[in-house]
Amino acid sequence: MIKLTHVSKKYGRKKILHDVSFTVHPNEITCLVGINGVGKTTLLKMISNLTPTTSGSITIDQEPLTPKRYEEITFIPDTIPVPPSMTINDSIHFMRDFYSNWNHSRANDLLSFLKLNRKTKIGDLSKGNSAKVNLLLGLSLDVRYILMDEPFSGIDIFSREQITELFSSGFLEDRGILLTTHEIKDIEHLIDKAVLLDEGYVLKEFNTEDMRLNEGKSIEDVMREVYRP
Ligand SMILES: Nc1ncnc2c1ncn2[C@@H]1O[C@H](COP(=O)(O)OP(=O)(O)OP(=O)(O)O)[C@@H](O)[C@H]1O
Repeated sequence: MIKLTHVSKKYGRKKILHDVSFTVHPNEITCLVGINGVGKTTLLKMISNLTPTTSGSITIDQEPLTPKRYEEITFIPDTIPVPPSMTINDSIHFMRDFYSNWNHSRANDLLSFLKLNRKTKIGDLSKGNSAKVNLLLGLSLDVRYILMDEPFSGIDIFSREQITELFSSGFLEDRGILLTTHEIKDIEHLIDKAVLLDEGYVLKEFNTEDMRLNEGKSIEDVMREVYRP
């Protein structure tokens, strides 16, 4: 389990996150919800050690996040971190050479599942296919936790459907997923836990199934209640 306890973040003098606490469990999909600029990406970056925490603690299985333990987490950003001149095949081989926890057979399975052509140059990919390659590269690492920043951002309905299918496939099995999305409707049925943020604070954290069963509310229903004045 990844646990954030009283985490705060400042950029310079500007305080972005205040006293944020929540947990991310293995075998669950946790979704960070909030309007633009609320600090969702910053939270993912802090968990992946891409930006320092100002105060508070982040632990994995009750232990501090040391460089060794960071190998259990991967961060999939909302843009593809591969040079445009590379082909998909080049990027796969680059990752294979660079990461000892690269799972090459999973990468090949994902390539087929996502119907990608390994000869396509990264620079020639559509936005939807670019998002799929990004997911392929992240999901082919044998890590326990995967952080995804806006995996559905700006992509067409067919790519969204394919990525949604990926979420309910075996490729995510046994992993803990923390993602941010503005497209809640597409994956509402797959989300186990929602964490609602506003102005740098956690407004509400809830198990989506309990919410449906006990109060008959979807994530969107709760969002309307919480965010509407
Ligand atoms: N490196 C940085 N230096 C200074 N301010 C930053 C930096 N990165 C982000 N910010 C600011 O921190 C705030 C939170 O940004 P962040 O990208 O985490 O929000 P977000 O919730 O992910 O937004 P979006 O939904 O648009 O992706 C914003 O006001 C942003 O301008």
